[in-house]
Amino acid sequence: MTEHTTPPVVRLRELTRTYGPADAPVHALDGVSLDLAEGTWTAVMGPSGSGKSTLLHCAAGLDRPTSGDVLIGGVRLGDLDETRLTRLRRDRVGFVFQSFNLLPSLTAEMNAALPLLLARRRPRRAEVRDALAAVGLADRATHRPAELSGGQRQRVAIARALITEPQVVFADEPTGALDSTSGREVLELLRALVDERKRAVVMVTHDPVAASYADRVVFLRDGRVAGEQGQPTPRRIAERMTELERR
Ligand SMILES: Nc1ncnc2c1ncn2[C@@H]1O[C@H](COP(=O)(O)OP(=O)(O)OP(=O)(O)O)[C@@H](O)[C@H]1O
Repeated sequence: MTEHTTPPVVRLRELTRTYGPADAPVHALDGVSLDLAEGTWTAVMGPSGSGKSTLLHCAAGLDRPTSGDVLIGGVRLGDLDETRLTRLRRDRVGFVFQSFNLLPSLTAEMNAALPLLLARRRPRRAEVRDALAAVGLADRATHRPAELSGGQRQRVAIARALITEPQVVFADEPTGALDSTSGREVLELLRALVDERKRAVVMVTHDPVAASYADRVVFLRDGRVAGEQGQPTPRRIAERMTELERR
């Protein structure tokens, strides 16, 4: 019997990212290889300065690695000029940030539609309303961010990340600014996105409870992969983090 495996949505091959002068380099990433498949959620954890943000930024095409390859949907980002890279990010990648990054003067539906406007696509009203309904905010379409709770703002940000139907969503501490109830709602939304819509999610977090919603946790230390856990639990994650921080 032939086994059908879909190619990974994101492939990282021997990524390095070095900052600073040649005589005093900082190796933020030092040879990271990872495959991220559709319908899977990967949490990235590690001590402060271990390279998590650098990894996320390189994987999402927001920063260029010093060496190594990033492939998204089989396309090698290093082969793209800035215009093509911007287009690929716009069409295939969604972003969710700790600080929501909504535009305060725009309503929830305008914020959610923004990636389509930037792509010079006229958003259909039904498409935007569906995106807001999918995050439980159908009745908040005309509210501005100041009129929404933190959890609701983050859900608008998730609707915005999904409006272009990206293959992969990169989330940087998506629950970092939320109370635990709103945080749980956001995590449950991301879980549904992975299970029901088969998106790939990559999430940087410091929170073992948030990471336990993922299918696996990849640990970084000093810019290298320092192991991973499948079917993670908050307790096992916290134990591993304590080990990594102790050394
Ligand atoms: N623009 C930069 N210039 C110089 N050094 C940098 C730059 N960005 C990151 N670094 C260094 O690279 C290393 C990795 O940083 P990174 O922000 O990826 O870590 P992190 O794991 O996300 O940390 P934290 O958990 O504290 O956010 C750190 O030593 C950091 O000081």
